[in-house]
Amino acid sequence: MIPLLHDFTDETVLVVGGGPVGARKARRFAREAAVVVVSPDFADREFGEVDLIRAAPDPDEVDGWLERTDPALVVAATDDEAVNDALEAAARDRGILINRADRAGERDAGSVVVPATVREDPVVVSISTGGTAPALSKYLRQELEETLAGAGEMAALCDELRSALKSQDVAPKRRREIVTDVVNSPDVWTALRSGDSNTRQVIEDVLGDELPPSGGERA
Ligand SMILES: C[C@@]1(CC(=O)O)C2=NC(=C\c3[nH]c(c(CCC(=O)O)c3CC(=O)O)Cc3[nH]c(c(CC(=O)O)c3CCC(=O)O)/C=C3\N/C(=C\2)[C@@H](CCC(=O)O)[C@]3(C)CC(=O)O)/[C@H]1CCC(=O)O
Ligand SMILES: NC(=O)c1ccc[n+]([C@@H]2O[C@H](COP(=O)([O-])OP(=O)(O)OC[C@H]3O[C@@H](n4cnc5c(N)ncnc54)[C@H](O)[C@@H]3O)[C@@H](O)[C@H]2O)c1
Repeated sequence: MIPLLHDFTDETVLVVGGGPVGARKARRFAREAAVVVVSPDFADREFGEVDLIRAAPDPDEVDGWLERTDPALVVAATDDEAVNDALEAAARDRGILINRADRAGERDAGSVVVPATVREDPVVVSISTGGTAPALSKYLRQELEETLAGAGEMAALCDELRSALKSQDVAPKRRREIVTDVVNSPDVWTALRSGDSNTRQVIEDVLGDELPPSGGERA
């Protein structure tokens, strides 16, 4: 399986099943999508800003929910295998992505896995164990949270630096060298992680007199 990124902005995600797993998936997608959770009961968990709908569709009723909510992704998170089977079949027929929380291993096209995710916006890292050990995915996610500290600020810094270098017509090869040096600089990481650094100041500290005067061309 190969990870891809999907933008759920302005999309709906339908989560069926309101247990702890449904709650976790709802929270995850609510950061970006409009989430509808359908379940006869809801666990005492945080679901995020979502629509909770009390209903327990039978297998022959699930297609109607897909038709009404028109989701980009369906999460089958009930403890009823027949309902999860029916959700998968209906999603496949409609060409909608399906995530089955009760299955690991090989998948048909359109059946997707939700990986553990570390966010340092705009940086995102996903972890999967091929379904063999979700608890390990969670453990590694927690470990990586520390490693990635400051990565979001580093991305913002590189973005600003690239724009500055481009606007001053620094040659592409030299731009690449400078940005690579910055990303590899322990001093820059330390400055970003200390939290009290100002991006402009970091760029100046790192580049010293490297940045050419405005409009200057460098080889
Ligand atoms: C990463 C994470 C993302 C998320 O869900 O948000 C996620 N599971 C998480 C936690 C977790 N899941 C389970 C435990 C108990 C300990 C254990 O069994 O290990 C814990 C730990 C806990 O709860 O503490 C049990 C479990 N999970 C699946 C089954 C079904 C099966 O195996 O058949 C069963 C057995 C149920 C049973 O026994 O009845 C299936 C899937 N779980 C996946 C993802 C996909 C594969 C990811 C991968 O490749 O690693 C996959 C295939 C489908 C999917 O859900 O997309 C999230 C961590 C979030 C975080 O970062 O905190
Ligand atoms: N992917 C994962 O990370 C993971 C982790 C643990 C368990 N699981 C699997 O996911 C399933 C859900 O886990 P859980 O701990 O939240 O289970 P749970 O039993 O606590 O919750 C299941 C929810 O589904 C609801 N439900 C039952 N029938 C329904 C229907 N017809 N329509 C809508 N909702 C219905 C129940 O009322 C309940 O709220 C489990 O059966 C297990 O197989 C997956």
